[in-house]
Formats: sequence, structure tokens, C-alpha cells
Amino acid sequence: MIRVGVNGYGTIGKRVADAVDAQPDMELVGVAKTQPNFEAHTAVQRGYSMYAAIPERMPLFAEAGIDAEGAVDEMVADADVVVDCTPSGIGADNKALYESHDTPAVFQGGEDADIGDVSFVARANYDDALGADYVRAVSCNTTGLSRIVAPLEEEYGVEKVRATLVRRGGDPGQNSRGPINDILPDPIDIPSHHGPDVRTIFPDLKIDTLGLKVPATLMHVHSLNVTLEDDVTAAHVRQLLEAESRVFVISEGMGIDGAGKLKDFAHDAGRPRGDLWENCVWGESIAVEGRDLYLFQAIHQESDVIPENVDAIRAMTESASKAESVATTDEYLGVGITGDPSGFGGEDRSDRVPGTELADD
Ligand SMILES: NC(=O)C1=CN([C@@H]2O[C@H](COP(=O)(O)OP(=O)(O)OC[C@H]3O[C@@H](n4cnc5c(N)ncnc54)[C@H](O)[C@@H]3O)[C@@H](O)[C@H]2O)C=CC1
Ligand SMILES: O=C(OP(=O)(O)O)[C@H](O)COP(=O)(O)O
Repeated sequence: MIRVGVNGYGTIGKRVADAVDAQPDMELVGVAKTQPNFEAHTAVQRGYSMYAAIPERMPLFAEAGIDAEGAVDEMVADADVVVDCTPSGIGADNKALYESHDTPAVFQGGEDADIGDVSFVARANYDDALGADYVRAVSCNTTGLSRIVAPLEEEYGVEKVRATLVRRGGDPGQNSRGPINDILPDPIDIPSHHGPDVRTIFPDLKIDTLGLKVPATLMHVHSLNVTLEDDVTAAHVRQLLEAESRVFVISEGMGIDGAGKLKDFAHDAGRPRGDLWENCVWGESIAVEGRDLYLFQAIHQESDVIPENVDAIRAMTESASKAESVATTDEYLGVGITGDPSGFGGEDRSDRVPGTELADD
């Protein structure tokens, strides 16, 4: 069993903890929190051991009726791998703690790329993280872009990617975030940081990205234009993407016309927290003009990186091959939706290996 500690138990951390807890080859040592708020109580209800991220605050946990196991350094010492899910920049501060205990760590996309030996998206570069001590699971948007680029690159070759990212203003609980009623070019610099970040995964890729922020909390939406090296048809691209377990191609008949209905769909289907771990690509939007591919996809910022964190743990501990890890993560988390709602969750896609058995145009 791989013993995993989660440091930082917010939007990403609580989902990583649940995902680790669900894996057959992992054991959650515990979670570290700065304060005994409602999330600390729900963590305890889920049976997770609690550690105080700030040791002097141990008494606050006791006052709140939470029996903390100890301070964060005890969790780090006890873990084979720590997943750092603290806010951007705090992960870098925490690295010395992990180093002092010789405990490998996964960091999140808010950290600078040089925090880890590898920036990671399982579909694209799992093997680069084999045996690595420090890995950065890239941001939600970078993960979403990389999951599309990888199969396109393998199947057709990619000449250039142009993407406009309509970014949610904040997560549902982030009531300190705006804009309240505005549409901001954000970042206003062009290209946005997302293109260079995707190049931490695909160093030779030509990619330009632009970003906007809108007053929504649901999901990000990407408008993509990819110039391919081969002539293709929209049907062929659609089939290629449908074969990807972490891409959900929304079929026309589902009546899902936006991020709001996508989230309704996820809640109705019983997804925990209404999470959508998959890129959600509108099938109707997949269009081809010569070698230019166009599509729209929605990215659930709170959850698409979760399966990637789980795979990063297996790569770092060299406990599974890419195919084994992705299949195990997907099965035990329940990743995988086909256009047919009856195929929702964790289906066997072993006969739909990307790049094989694609019908001719
Ligand atoms: N929320 C999102 O949409 C996504 C976030 N990320 C990245 O994930 C990381 C975490 O982001 P979120 O989960 O959204 O942040 P969050 O603010 O929801 O959660 C962070 C948690 O860490 C706690 N914390 C603060 N200082 C700490 C410390 N010193 N030790 C332990 N815990 C501490 C906070 O109290 C909070 O509970 C960031 O790098 C972010 O860029 C990546 C993909 C998507
Ligand atoms: O990594 C993310 O977005 P990004 O890829 O646009 O930087 C997450 O959605 C966090 O974004 P935030 O920096 O707005 O909290």
C-alpha cells in the first residue's frame, strides 16, 4: 500500500483525499488543515485522520471537538508521498518540510513549473514522472488542453494550437472573488500563461492562448482551433476523442447546451460534489476546415486534475505502468462517460484504446 498524506484540504485537497481513499493500492495517512472549520469536521466524519498544518493551532482543534493526530510534520514523516494542495506559492514554502523528511511530493498547478522535476498530465507524459521525487500536477486549464493535444499529436501531428480560455471568475465557495458583473481580458497580456504552461508538457508545441474571466463559478470553457499536419474529417476526430476515457464527448441528443446543464447532469448522475473529471467536448462543435480543427470544451476546474494527482503518485512510486494506473484510477474513481448517459461512469474501455480501430473516414 502506498501511504499518502494530503497537506491543504480545500477545493483540490478534499477531492484528492477522497480519490486516494478510494484506490485499492493506497492508504490515506491523513489530511492537514490550518483550522478546524466545517471541512475539518466532514473530513473527520469520513474517517480521515486530522493533522494541524500550523502546530501552535493544535488546541483550536481540541476546542472544536476534533482529535488531531498530531502536527503536519508527523503526517509527512509517516507518508510515502505527500500531495500538497495548499494555495499557490505555499507549496513552494512547504517543499523544505518534505525534503527534510525525504518524502516525495506532488504539487499543484499554482506553483511555478520549477518546483518539481516534472510537470505532469498522465495521458501525455506519465513515464517522465517514474521515480521522480517532486512532480507538479499542472493546472486545470493546462490539463484540459493537454488531454486534447496528446491524442491529436499522436494521430495526426499538430502544427499549431490557438485557444481562447473563458475562465470562471472563482470557485463556488470563493465569495471574495469578482468580477461581480463584468467580462475581463485576464490575463490581459497575450499570450496568456497557459500556452507556456502547456509547453511544460509538450516542449515543442506551437501554442498561443488568450484568457478572459467571466462572473461564473461553474466551469471554464475553451474555444480551440488546432491546425493539424494531416487532412482529417470531423467524424474521425470525434471518434478519436470518444476513445479517450478522460474526454466526454457530449452527444447532440443530451440537451446539454452549457456549463450549467453539464453540472446538473453530473449532480443528477450522482457524481460526488457534482464533479466532472473529464474534459467535456461538445460533439456538435467539432468542425474541420481543411487541416483546421475547431471545438468547444468545458473544464471543471475543481476536479479535472484529481485523477492526474492519483496517477502521479503511482508514477513517482513506480508502482504501476501508465495503462495500469490510468485504468485503476478511472475504475475506482468512476471516471468515464460516453455520449450515452447509460454509459456514465467507470465503464470498460479496454477495447477503445486511443489510436486503434478508428473507422476510416
Ligand atoms: N481551484 C481550482 O480551480 C484549481 C486549483 N489548482 C491549484 O491547486 C492549489 C490549491 O488550490 P485550491 O484547492 O483551489 O485552494 P483552496 O484555497 O480551496 O484550498 C487550499 C487549502 O489550503 C489551506 N492552507 C493554507 N495554507 C496552508 C498551509 N500552510 N498548510 C496547509 N494548508 C494550508 C487553506 O486553508 C485551504 O483549505 C493551487 O496551487 C491552485 O492553483 C489547480 C487546479 C484547479
Ligand atoms: O489553475 C487554474 O486556472 P488557470 O489555469 O487559468 O491558472 C485554476 O482554475 C485556478 O485558477 P485561479 O488562479 O483563478 O484560482
